Amino acid sequence: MGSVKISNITKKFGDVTALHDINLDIKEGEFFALLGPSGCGKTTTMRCIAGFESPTSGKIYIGDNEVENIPANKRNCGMVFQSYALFPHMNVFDNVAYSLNIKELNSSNPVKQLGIYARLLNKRLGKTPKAIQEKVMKILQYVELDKYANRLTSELSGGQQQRVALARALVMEPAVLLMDEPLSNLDQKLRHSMRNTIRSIQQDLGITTIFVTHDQEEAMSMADRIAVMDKGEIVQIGTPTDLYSNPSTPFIADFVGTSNILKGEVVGDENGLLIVSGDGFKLKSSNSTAKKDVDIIIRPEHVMVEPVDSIVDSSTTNVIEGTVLMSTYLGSIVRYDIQVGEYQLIVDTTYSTGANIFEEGKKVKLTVEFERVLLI
Ligand SMILES: Nc1ncnc2c1ncn2[C@@H]1O[C@H](COP(=O)(O)OP(=O)(O)OP(=O)(O)O)[C@@H](O)[C@H]1O
Repeated sequence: MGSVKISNITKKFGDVTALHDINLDIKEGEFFALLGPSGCGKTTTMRCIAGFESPTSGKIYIGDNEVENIPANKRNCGMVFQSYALFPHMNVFDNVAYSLNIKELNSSNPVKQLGIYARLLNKRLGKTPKAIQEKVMKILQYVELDKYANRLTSELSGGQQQRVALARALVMEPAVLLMDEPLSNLDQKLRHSMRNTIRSIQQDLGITTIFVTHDQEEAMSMADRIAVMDKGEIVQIGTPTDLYSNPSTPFIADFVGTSNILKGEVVGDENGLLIVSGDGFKLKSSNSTAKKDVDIIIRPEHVMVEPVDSIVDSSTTNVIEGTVLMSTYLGSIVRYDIQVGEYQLIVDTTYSTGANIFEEGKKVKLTVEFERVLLI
């Protein structure tokens, strides 16, 4: 069973509370991301699951087992780190076979152990058993490195080294795969292709995976569910679309995707819509809230930009006026910075060839549908 349950974990390092009463319920086969800014406690959470740190209080379950008294090497967790932590003097095959050899060593008689020691020291006195050979080659095929089996890991590219690290973790058939910022050392292009590789291997094997990242795009594109952490606490857990469409706090709205966050006050209601007012704007929202002072969240792609003299039906959508500060052509979209009252709104509009781009200094009309105005 590869489910992971974290129940009221607190972890203190002296005066620093790295984790404060964390609860997580990760299902078997799930790809779960821990997302948050530097220092929020992602790695500490991971290290507590792996058994490299002991929580100050609380319990962790892997499957049905409470793991407090189970050492790291018996928790059946595979680990992949940002620094690949490979043995540079060993070839790809031996790096991947290493843990299998260690496991065999621990369960063998003294005579056999000599041969295994030789294998671990990379001296070919003992022959690698067929079962280990097959297993290693199968996993190397899986990560498309079988042709590199005899190559030293120091002679591989970053992406290839990370695939060796992944193969080394997977060859042990762990119940849970723990990955801590595994793509951070790769360049942008490779990072994108490794996201797909990792996700498709995870789907294929159905292995429960916990993935630490500070990169929201990485988490959004790979994970089934994401826990967003801040200052040692979990702020929100949800699917990527949940977090994007219904952020529970301005921090999440800002951290997951791009947001315009405006301060406003609920000043009334009309036909089931709340009216919120702020510096230089008045908006209607179909959201409900019991609060008077609210944060208003508007995603850049939910705003339309129209010429200032265009006729817009304000009974179906919000209309506000602004001035273009900057337009940036990004291929399929144009991103505008638009001054509205004291705020500079970011607006993304889809661009088709030949379309008009509003120039800097131009007055424009912005429209936002009532249901696109989120109140938190
Ligand atoms: N061994 C330690 N001793 C003292 N403080 C620690 C220790 N390990 C972590 N911390 C502190 O605990 C907090 C959480 O650290 P952690 O490494 O879990 O954050 P993180 O979210 O993984 O950050 P990053 O993305 O920068 O790796 C930080 O304030 C950190 O300084």
